[in-house]
Amino acid sequence: MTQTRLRGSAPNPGGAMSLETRQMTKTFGALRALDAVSLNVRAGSFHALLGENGAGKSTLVKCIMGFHAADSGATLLDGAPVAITSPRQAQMRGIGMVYQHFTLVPCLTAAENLVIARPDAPGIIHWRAERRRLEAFMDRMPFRVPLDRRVADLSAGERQKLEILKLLYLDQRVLILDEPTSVMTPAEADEVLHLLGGMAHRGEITVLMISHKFREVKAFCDSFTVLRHGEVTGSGSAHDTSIAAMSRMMIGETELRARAPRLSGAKGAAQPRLTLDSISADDATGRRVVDAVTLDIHPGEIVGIAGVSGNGQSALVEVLSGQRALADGRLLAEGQPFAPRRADLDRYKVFGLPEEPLRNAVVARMSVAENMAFRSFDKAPVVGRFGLISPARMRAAADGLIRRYNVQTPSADALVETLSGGNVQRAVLARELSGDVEVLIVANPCFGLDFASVAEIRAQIMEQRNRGAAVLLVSEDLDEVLELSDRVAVMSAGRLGPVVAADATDRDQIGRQMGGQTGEQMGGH
Ligand SMILES: Nc1ncnc2c1ncn2[C@@H]1O[C@H](COP(=O)(O)OP(=O)(O)OP(=O)(O)O)[C@@H](O)[C@H]1O
Repeated sequence: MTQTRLRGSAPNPGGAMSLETRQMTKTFGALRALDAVSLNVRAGSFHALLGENGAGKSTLVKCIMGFHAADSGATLLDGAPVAITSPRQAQMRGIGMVYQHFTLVPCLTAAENLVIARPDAPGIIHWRAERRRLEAFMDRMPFRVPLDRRVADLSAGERQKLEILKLLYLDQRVLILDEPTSVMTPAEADEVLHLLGGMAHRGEITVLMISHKFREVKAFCDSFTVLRHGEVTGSGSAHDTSIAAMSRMMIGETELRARAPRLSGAKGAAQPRLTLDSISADDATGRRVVDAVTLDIHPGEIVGIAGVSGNGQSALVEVLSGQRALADGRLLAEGQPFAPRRADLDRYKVFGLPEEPLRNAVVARMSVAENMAFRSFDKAPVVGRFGLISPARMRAAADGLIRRYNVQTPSADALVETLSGGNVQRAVLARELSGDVEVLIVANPCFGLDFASVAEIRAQIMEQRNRGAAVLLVSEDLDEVLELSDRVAVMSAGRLGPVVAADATDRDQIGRQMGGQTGEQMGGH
């Protein structure tokens, strides 16, 4: 009871703690994912953990949280070694983590989610008293989330804020955040990071954040550590270290691939390669999530759709990839009726990268080679003369793609689920971009990728456009939409705003529309 009262009264009564790892090593079979990693996060600091895809960042924080048992090495809190063998023990020690996937219960309200997360949640909840405690907690918090709203009805950014609030409500004193801003609008991201930084500097919490965004690291973090191939390659002050120096620590002296130039497109006169003619789609409850969207995409252009996640973009991509039924309207490819099934996808050479590829684009328990063959397993060269699939040829094709797209995997036979998030993404892109592509539909193609891969993937998308493919790019990353697109529109509450030339608009205008303002001021169609 006393504990419950404490929770409702002062934030993190114990205050910030320092977090260290000493010589932490973790192997997965022959792979050394962490090699004697020593990390030092001062109490009350905001520390960034950087590194390319597969560098070992998630493995390190999972060892700290007790998800993985390290082979050797130690974790220290406030200088004292602690043995943490499960996330629950980490929580009891005051270390909480916000994962890339959500851990909230969608059908419960924000308030209910906070209360049930408490390890001392009472069997019978006295809602009036709980409610007062929650209100008092919220009043002290730097950002708010509507307590009575069901999590399912919160925006992705609000859900992420609630995940962070949950840790603060549980009095966690060290917060580990895995790319926390990827689902937030730029304004939300700045707000949350600024406020967490404030709490850290007042000595209330310590923050360790995995990030791929240099802008955030420079603007909000005090210090950083870089991992490369499982080893620490550098650390220091985020203010005093240049982005160039940080990137050298991340990728070595290798030169970054140059950005593919934008060649002049063939849009305009040509017939659209893909037409969305007033298409609508509903969610499982019958709610309209895509509402009369009309759009033409021409050969040689990238049309970018920006928007905060949860505004119908994923449903739109699902319709185009045949994963969701069309409720109304029609699709045309090269002016002909088009049904997004395998025959038409092949006929019109439509390829794509959906969101969350680990869930939507691969079979996690199949090998990299098998996953890479999904689009070609019934065609030459994978199928030989007698119509039989040749595992050797499938493997050879996969080996080629692995090399070309620099997919880090122990071999083509490794199960996809053992690859780091960024490398799953690369494997899917390798499969989808390697053929003859006429229409390319990509959703958040660089989500979770390190910056070298981001440059690479964006260059590949641009190359497809330059070759004459019609590209639909759906992305929550506004900078990405503006960098790549020829024309852009914002999707909000299932509707598509005006489609305008990318060079006739800017980050602020689109950002305002994403935040729910009308598109009138953007002008044009
Ligand atoms: N459960 C596992 N079994 C086998 N290998 C694994 C497992 N988890 C991670 N790995 C491997 O360990 C290495 C480090 O992966 P980790 O997920 O820590 O990288 P990361 O830096 O978090 O990458 P990303 O930015 O892509 O998420 C990778 O080569 C990955 O394939």
